Amino acid sequence: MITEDRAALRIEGLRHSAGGRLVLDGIDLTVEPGNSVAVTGPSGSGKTTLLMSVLGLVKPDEGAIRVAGQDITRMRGRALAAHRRTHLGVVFQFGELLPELSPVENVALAAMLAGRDHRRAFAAAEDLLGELGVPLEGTSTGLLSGGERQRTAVARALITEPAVLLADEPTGSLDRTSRESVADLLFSLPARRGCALVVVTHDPAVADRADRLMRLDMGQLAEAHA
Ligand SMILES: Nc1ncnc2c1ncn2[C@@H]1O[C@H](COP(=O)(O)OP(=O)(O)OP(=O)(O)O)[C@@H](O)[C@H]1O
Repeated sequence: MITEDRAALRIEGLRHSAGGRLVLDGIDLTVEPGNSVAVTGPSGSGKTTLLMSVLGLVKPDEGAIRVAGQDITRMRGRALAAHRRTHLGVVFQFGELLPELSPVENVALAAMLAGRDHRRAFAAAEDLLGELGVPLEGTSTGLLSGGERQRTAVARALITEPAVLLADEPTGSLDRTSRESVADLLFSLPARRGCALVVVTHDPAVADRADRLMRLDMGQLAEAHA
């Protein structure tokens, strides 16, 4: 009998070595649509490597990573890139936006790269940025505040309506007030948008907002209890 995988993300038996060391040593993680997980752990424990594996940018030695039901470890080249563009969104610590473009252009560009036509991409970008509280008028992204830039990065990650949203230290470059508001926004998204959210963070105040708190240490991912 074929049963459909309802999980947005399912990682099974993930092993990966880097620099002669087993960084990920049998990771299992399932995240359902509408749920969030925070991953903490010491510096160098492999948190970014885990996210890069889910993005298909690091090839694991062993294991399966199902994103929206399909094992990305078996995908290559264009098929992998297309699956990533369609089903995954990612927010990095410094936004990684194009500073000379406006916020609307940054977000619309992601939609156009995913195949949406110009008019629909710009309309959807304006709607989403309005909803996420980014000023739409006249400024280039490089002149926005840190919090507004991260909101723009969240919008860019969301514009394709991904099944899985990943964030790597999304509040790491922000002051306390912006950190709170960006964290509130991020953790509101699984309920509002039905995506699964995985956030890597060193900040306990951010991690505490997740449905599940996990700790990566010595290659193992386990439930962390406060
Ligand atoms: N391409 C690579 N070649 C060699 N070693 C690597 C490579 N990529 C990662 N590593 C090593 O793997 C380990 C995990 O790195 P990673 O960046 O995933 O940790 P992290 O938990 O995200 O750390 P931090 O919290 O400091 O960002 C580190 O020891 C790192 O040096």
